[in-house]
Amino acid sequence: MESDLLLELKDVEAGYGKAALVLRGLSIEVARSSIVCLVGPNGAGKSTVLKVASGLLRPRSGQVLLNGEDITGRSPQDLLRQGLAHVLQGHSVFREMTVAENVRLGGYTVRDQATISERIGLVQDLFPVVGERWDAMAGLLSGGQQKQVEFARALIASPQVILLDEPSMGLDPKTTATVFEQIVRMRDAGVAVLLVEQNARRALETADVGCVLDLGRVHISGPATDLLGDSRLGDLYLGGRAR
Ligand SMILES: Nc1ncnc2c1ncn2[C@@H]1O[C@H](COP(=O)(O)OP(=O)(O)OP(=O)(O)O)[C@@H](O)[C@H]1O
Repeated sequence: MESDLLLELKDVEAGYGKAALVLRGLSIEVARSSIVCLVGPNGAGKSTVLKVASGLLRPRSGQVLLNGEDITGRSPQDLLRQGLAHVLQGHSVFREMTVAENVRLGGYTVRDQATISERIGLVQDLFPVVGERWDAMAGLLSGGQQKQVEFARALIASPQVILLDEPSMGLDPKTTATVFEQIVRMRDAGVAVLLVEQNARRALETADVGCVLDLGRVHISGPATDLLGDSRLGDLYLGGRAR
C-alpha cells in the first residue's frame, strides 16, 4: 500500500561553509495532500530546511526521503523531475517576459507539448488571474499576481510537493489572504505544501500541521490548530498570549 508520507527529513545537519551548523538534527514529515508550515524566529533556519529538501544545499548528515526513496544530495533539476518544486523567497518572475513565457519556463523538464498544454489549462483554472493576464508583461502585474505566476510556473512541472518560502513577503493583507487561499487550492488539488512563513498566525490558520523551529531543530510540532492555542507560541510568535 502507498504510504501517506511523501517527504521526510531525518536528523538533518546542515550549514554554510565553515560557519556553525544551522540545522542540528532536524526531522520533519510531510504527508500527501497536506500543508505543513515552519515557523520560528529570524535566522532559525527555515529557508535552509527548504534548500536541503530541494537539493540546493547538501546536508552534512541525515537523510531526505521522497516516497521513501533516499534523495539526499540529488540536484534540484533531478528533484524537480521527481516531483519536488521550490518557489524561492522574494520575487522571481522575469519581468520583461510575458506571463505565458514565465509559466512555460517551469515546464522545461516536460518534453510532450500536449502534456504542457493540458497543465497550462489546469494552472489557469487554479489561478484565474494567470489566465486573464496570460499575454501581459509579468513586470506589469501586482506583487500578489506575480506570486501566483510563480506558483503556476512551479505547478507546470506537476510536482507532488511544493516548497514555498515566505510567499506573503511584501504583500498587503488582502493580497496575502488571496495567496493563502491559493495555497489551500493547491493542497486540495493534491499537491503537498511545505510552507515557510514569518506571518506565523496566518500560516497556522491555513496549515494542517505546524512545526516551530528553534536552535536548528523542531522545537514544537502538531496540528496547526493546536499550535494556535499553545501559549508558548502565543508569547513568542503570535503577537501576545494565545487566547
Ligand atoms: N548562503 C548563505 N551563506 C552563509 N550563511 C547563510 C546563508 N544563507 C543563510 N545563512 C545563515 O544561516 C542562518 C539561517 O538562515 P535561514 O535563511 O535559513 O533562516 P530563516 O529562519 O529562513 O530566517 P529568515 O526568516 O530571516 O529568512 C542565518 O544565520 C543565516 O545568516
